[in-house]
Amino acid sequence: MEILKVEGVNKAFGGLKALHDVNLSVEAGTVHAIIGPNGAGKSTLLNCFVGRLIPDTGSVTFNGTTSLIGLKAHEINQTGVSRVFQTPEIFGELTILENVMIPTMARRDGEFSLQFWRRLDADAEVRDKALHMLEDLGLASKKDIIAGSLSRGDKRRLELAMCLVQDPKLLLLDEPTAGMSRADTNNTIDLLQRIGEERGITKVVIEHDMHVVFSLADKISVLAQGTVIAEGTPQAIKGDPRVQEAYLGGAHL
Ligand SMILES: Nc1ncnc2c1ncn2[C@@H]1O[C@H](COP(=O)(O)OP(=O)(O)OP(=O)(O)O)[C@@H](O)[C@H]1O
Repeated sequence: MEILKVEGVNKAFGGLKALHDVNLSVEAGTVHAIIGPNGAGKSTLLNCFVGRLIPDTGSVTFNGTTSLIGLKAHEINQTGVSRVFQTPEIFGELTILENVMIPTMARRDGEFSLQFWRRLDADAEVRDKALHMLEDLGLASKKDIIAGSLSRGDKRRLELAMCLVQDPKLLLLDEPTAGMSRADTNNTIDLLQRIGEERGITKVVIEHDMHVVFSLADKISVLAQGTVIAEGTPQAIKGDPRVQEAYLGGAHL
């Protein structure tokens, strides 16, 4: 079954066509990677899935019937689509636990409002769920640390916890291992594989690191200059001459 369907999406910034007639079909339960050279339109496309950008034309449909076009970011989130950003979007002044309690409460109550903040600490149900998530991601021992002081790898892990606690059906990951050491990258690959298996979450991953892409992806779509130039299994993509050409005019993947 298709969980995300993108049809005929176009997006221009002034005279620059960032996306040109993009079609994409993401099967439920799979990892679908979107790769392509710098400036290919990957982030623009992801932004069209989460309400940050509205395509000029075309449709983005979630779970068969829900159009994501025109919905606000929090409404898209409520339908079950979560996004982990390239630069972690966390509350740097708050503890790890507080950071995870906020989306936990937002998920339960609809939209998080700061007026609920005062009773957040006393909310045992929210606290327990957030703690459980931190345990699952190996962050429980750091729960009282101020998030702004975490390492880059832990910040990304925290942001992942903040997404997962909302029980998404579709998780969008924008370069989940950018700036990580090889060891942290491999830990993240393991973690994402485990999450996929245990929770059955479909994932769309934008990634430059081909080790990550080929470790995780079931299917790959290659964007170049705003157009999908190739699509298929990692094996098929690896040997596709159009893809080799798009990357630095013929470098080998
Ligand atoms: N808000 C914007 N205003 C104007 N141009 C933009 C805007 N956002 C993106 N672009 C342009 O659209 C094109 C696609 O950019 P996008 O960030 O989607 O590429 P990308 O594939 O994600 O690149 P990278 O791998 O470097 O992150 C680029 O030429 C970029 O300069």
